[in-house]
Amino acid sequence: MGDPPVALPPVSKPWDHYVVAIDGPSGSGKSSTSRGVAVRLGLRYLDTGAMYRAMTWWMLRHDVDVHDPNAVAARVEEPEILSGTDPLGPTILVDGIDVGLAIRSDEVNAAVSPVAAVPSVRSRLLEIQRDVIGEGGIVVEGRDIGSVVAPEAEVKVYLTADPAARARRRALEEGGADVEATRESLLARDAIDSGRATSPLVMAEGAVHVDGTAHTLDEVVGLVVQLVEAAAGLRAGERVQ
Ligand SMILES: Nc1ncnc2c1ncn2[C@@H]1O[C@H](COP(=O)(O)OP(=O)(O)O)[C@@H](O)[C@H]1O
Ligand SMILES: Nc1ccn([C@H]2C[C@H](O)[C@@H](COP(=O)(O)OP(=O)(O)O)O2)c(=O)n1
Repeated sequence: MGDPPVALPPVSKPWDHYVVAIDGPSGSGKSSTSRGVAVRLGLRYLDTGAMYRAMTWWMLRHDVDVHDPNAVAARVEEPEILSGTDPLGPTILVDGIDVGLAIRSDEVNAAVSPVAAVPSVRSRLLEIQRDVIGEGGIVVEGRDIGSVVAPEAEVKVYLTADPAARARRRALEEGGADVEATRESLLARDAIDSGRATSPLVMAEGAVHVDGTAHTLDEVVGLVVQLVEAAAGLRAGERVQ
């Protein structure tokens, strides 16, 4: 008979309450990088793009004219949007319906940027995002995380990749979609996301620009993990126990 098992207290890490903000254009690798970083560091994960997509899905389903900002604004308080933050299985529910797949449709792709440009959509989702972030311990990805949602984030990354690489990766992910059409859809969204008046896509003050074009996903995840460790004052290769 050995000693009875002892419940060890959870090991605390310097980044347990950090916010890691990852912003960048469509298809630059934000979701995959953020999830990888969150898994490696034991953090939660929030995909704010999925929330804008969920809002858009709801508007389309309720026959709201998504190109009329007043029509969108009139219904903005209605959907209940709930994000699950496990990086190994993030979820998104709208009024209790799992819309994880539905929010990736061409219809939502085409409508999400105009919906995301409506100021009251942004303020409603900002409130939910800040609620989820709470005391931190989370990797959050989107377009305005380092600039607006969490300007106090301990680590801010502006992740980019060449449009050609982004289109190729996204088309592959969508099961061999047309690369040129995918590129046009990405660039059209980039133009609206960067040009809107409220919280446009910008590189936040204090952000580190990471260009992932010539790097594997593992390399980009490793780089961001190093930035977090550096923010915690650890030297490369040093480990916390
Ligand atoms: N550094 C990388 N090298 C190769 N493919 C990548 C890299 N980063 C992401 N990808 C792939 O590119 C596609 C788009 O990435 P994703 O994380 O969804 O981007 P975003 O969230 O910025 O739209 C995914 O299929 C992903 O696996
Ligand atoms: N913080 C955010 C996140 C996304 N958005 C908008 C702009 C984007 O075109 C849509 C969809 O974002 P999403 O990150 O899912 O897009 P991609 O996966 O990069 O193609 O939402 C935003 O305005 N602010």
